Amino acid sequence: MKDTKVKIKSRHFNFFYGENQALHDISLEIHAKKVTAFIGPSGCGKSTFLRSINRMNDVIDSSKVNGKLEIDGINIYDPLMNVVELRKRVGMVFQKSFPFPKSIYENIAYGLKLNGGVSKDQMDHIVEESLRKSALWKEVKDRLNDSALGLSGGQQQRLCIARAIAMNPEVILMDEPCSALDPISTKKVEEFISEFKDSYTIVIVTHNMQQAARVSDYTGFFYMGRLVEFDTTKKMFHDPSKKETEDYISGKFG
Ligand SMILES: Nc1ncnc2c1ncn2[C@@H]1O[C@H](COP(=O)(O)OP(=O)(O)OP(=O)(O)O)[C@@H](O)[C@H]1O
Repeated sequence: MKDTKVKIKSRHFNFFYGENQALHDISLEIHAKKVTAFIGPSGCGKSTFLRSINRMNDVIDSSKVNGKLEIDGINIYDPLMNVVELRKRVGMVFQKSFPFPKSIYENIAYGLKLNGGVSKDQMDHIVEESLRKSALWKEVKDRLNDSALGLSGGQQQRLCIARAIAMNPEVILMDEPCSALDPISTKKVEEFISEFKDSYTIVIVTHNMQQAARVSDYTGFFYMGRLVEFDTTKKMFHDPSKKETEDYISGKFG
């Protein structure tokens, strides 16, 4: 697994909310078309790091970064970086799904329409493909014009996955995507990850150790704003190098 291409690379990356430094000196490499999980106790900076990858934290006025965060060798914090383009390449699925108060179809077509240049036939095709990939097609194919808000929580989350993949992203960031879901909906999201991991670079934050072990190829353990250990998931769960990792994975704290 060591030979795969590096998609995302951070070097001495620091992140501040005002005076509060949430990330300290994060250096890691995320492999292309692999699944990387971030684990660690609450408040240790996992989501902050995840949101840094598509500059979602930019909206927070007092936030500040230094160090490097590169995608395909380009520093995404370069002042010349086009953040709108970046977010097309790096999609995101949140803990709580927020469909737009529009139809199921429109939820997926919305971003594509903003981009322009997509015919109705192409749009129909992309909507169907995205819903098939997120395993929602069979459930909604006869009611694409109904409001997305009428879907169950699990269906809404899969709709948000479909919305993200419709933009054909290279990277998908998932911030605790299953924490509000029942076991069956969780399984469907995990199946999406397993089935399509060859198509995307997926980075997932999860509090669920079993989930990290099941779905990811690599795992990073964060603690108090620092990356304690990063390795293959196999190594992290069976033979971690650091005592803190072992203690956390075995449930001794957190
Ligand atoms: N918008 C914000 N403004 C100020 N501080 C924030 C903000 N978001 C997070 N923080 C702080 O940054 C630190 C890291 O938070 P972060 O949400 O990244 O941790 P986390 O590991 O993802 O936690 P959890 O597992 O509970 O989601 C915490 O001290 C948190 O209070």
